[in-house]
Amino acid sequence: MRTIDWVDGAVELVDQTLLPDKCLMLRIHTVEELVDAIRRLAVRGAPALGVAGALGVVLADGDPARIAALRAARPTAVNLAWGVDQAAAHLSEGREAVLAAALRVRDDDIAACLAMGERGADLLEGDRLRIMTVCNTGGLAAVERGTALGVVQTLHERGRLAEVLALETRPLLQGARLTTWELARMGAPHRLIADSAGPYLLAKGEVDAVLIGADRIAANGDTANKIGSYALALGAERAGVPFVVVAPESTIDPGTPSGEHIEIEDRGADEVVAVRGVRLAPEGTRALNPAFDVTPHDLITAIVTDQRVIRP
Ligand SMILES: CSC[C@@H](O)[C@@H](O)C(=O)COP(=O)(O)O
Repeated sequence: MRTIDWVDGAVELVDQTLLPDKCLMLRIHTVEELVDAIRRLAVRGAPALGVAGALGVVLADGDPARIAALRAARPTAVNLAWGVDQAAAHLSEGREAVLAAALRVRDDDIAACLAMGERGADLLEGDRLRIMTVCNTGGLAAVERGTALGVVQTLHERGRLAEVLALETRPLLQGARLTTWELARMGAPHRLIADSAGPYLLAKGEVDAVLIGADRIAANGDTANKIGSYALALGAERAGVPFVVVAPESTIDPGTPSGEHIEIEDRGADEVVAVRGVRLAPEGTRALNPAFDVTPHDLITAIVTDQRVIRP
């Protein structure tokens, strides 16, 4: 199954807001519909956003306002703007050239995730690995296979995976809803943990490596990823556990010198005071909702891309 693709003149994508209860495809014909799908996380995860951005330019029919709106639909994952730019660079050559460029972004993502899976699995030492991860970095965050969860998949295929401890990933529960769904489909052993249990389980020696994805990697290696990543990096450093970022080269942003320059999306109070429409906090409670945090490069053991291993 492909999470996102171009099918019969429209963008088709898995509506991730419905998972794990239903796995339904959305057909998207306009940039406005695509921007809405991106904002409400029907499509999400940096590599998938890159493909969405590229395919969205085909739907934009060269309209600069639509292309700008698409490019800005979410600010933190650089892949969205990168994907838009890859396709938009061919606007002067006509629609077929834009479509061909967008399909290259899709195909390159499929190849990149395979390469990251192999390289990441080669890098890790040990036969029966216990992996901790946050958010969802699987096929749902890309096209076919994922980044950090792509490494997990390769480890599992090689018979080297003991277990995955998946953080639930409040507020939107990408770990609880999506990562568990993907791991179950893979047949990979896993247990779900509350986000706050992560550093404790690292300290107890229950984890051999932490694998995370990335939304933007600054030139100095500082890495923005789902909120909760930084706490795991601190816990991993203290416990002496490798902390590995897995991301395609397109997630590296040479135009951003360091983490403090990365714009962190705040998604508003509603997602924090309620879970899937059920209010938890008293009416009127104010909340902060940073969707990402930044892990400084000195807490990162290695960054595995589709082309190399970087040791920041
Ligand atoms: C391979 S996905 C890498 C990141 O995009 C992922 O870890 C993440 O933080 C996704 O956040 P989301 O808000 O669900 O788009």
